[in-house]
Amino acid sequence: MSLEILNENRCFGGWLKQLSHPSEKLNCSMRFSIYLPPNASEQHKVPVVYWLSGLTCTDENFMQKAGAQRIAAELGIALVAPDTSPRGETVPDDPEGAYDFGLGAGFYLNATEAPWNKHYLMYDYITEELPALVESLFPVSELRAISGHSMGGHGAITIALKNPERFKSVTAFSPICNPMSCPWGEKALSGYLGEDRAQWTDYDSTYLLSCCEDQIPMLVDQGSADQFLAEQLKPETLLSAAPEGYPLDYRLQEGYDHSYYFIASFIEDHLRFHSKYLL
Ligand SMILES: N[C@@H](CCC(=O)N[C@@H](CSC=O)C(=O)NCC(=O)O)C(=O)O
Repeated sequence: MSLEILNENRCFGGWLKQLSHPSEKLNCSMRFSIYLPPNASEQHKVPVVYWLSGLTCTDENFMQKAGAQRIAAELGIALVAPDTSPRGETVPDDPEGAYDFGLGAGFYLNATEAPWNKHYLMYDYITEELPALVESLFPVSELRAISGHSMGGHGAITIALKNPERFKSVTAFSPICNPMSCPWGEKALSGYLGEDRAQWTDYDSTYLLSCCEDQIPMLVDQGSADQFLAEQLKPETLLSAAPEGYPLDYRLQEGYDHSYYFIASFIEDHLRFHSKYLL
């Protein structure tokens, strides 16, 4: 296992690169994609938005479907998209091969239950190992923001709320807001963390927001025609948990569904939102 550049493409004057690297935290080889805007150089390190994708995704979905590079190039912001779980022959998967647990469904937490706890430490990977690697390899500064979709929206909000010193702002599309009380979340949290629900609160955006001490600027977009809205996403729980005066801008977007067409429609707003706190 060694660091390898898998792909490099010129894009809006900057560069889109896909890399694989050995991950100490995850105990396997991992891939991530990075977009570097045209103004990134050793003399000018640029701020960065980390993007966390949803169930079934890899590092590629966002870079190929969201159409974020043009505005990132204009703003001078790097984009980093990691994979959604550890990968490889030795990494355990859902026993039935379901899409909502195991490979492609790491839920951005640190698993405590065997056999998951050998590889599924995505929280540590996203908060520590990946930023350190990115900042050592590329002209990217320590000014970071975080964003994500669905399972990745859950990841972005929980990580931001727990690490306000590491991330300046957070945005999410269709986040899983209360994983402690929805089918996707209950399956993932019981599988990775065990049946003691007290351990689950550490990865529940609604719970974390209800008792947070710091304020981190937050933008959430949700489509009204999202097929997962009522059963899995439950944005009303997040809204009711927000302390009085919390800087949360929630927008219900009429007629939009759960797809990347929705993300592509509003990603510019999200990057401009982050730019207010990064630039
Ligand atoms: N296969 C499943 C749902 C899979 C799905 O919709 N994945 C979303 C994220 S859902 C929450 O984390 C996604 O982003 N898919 C990749 C894409 O490029 O669209 C089903 O059919 O129900």
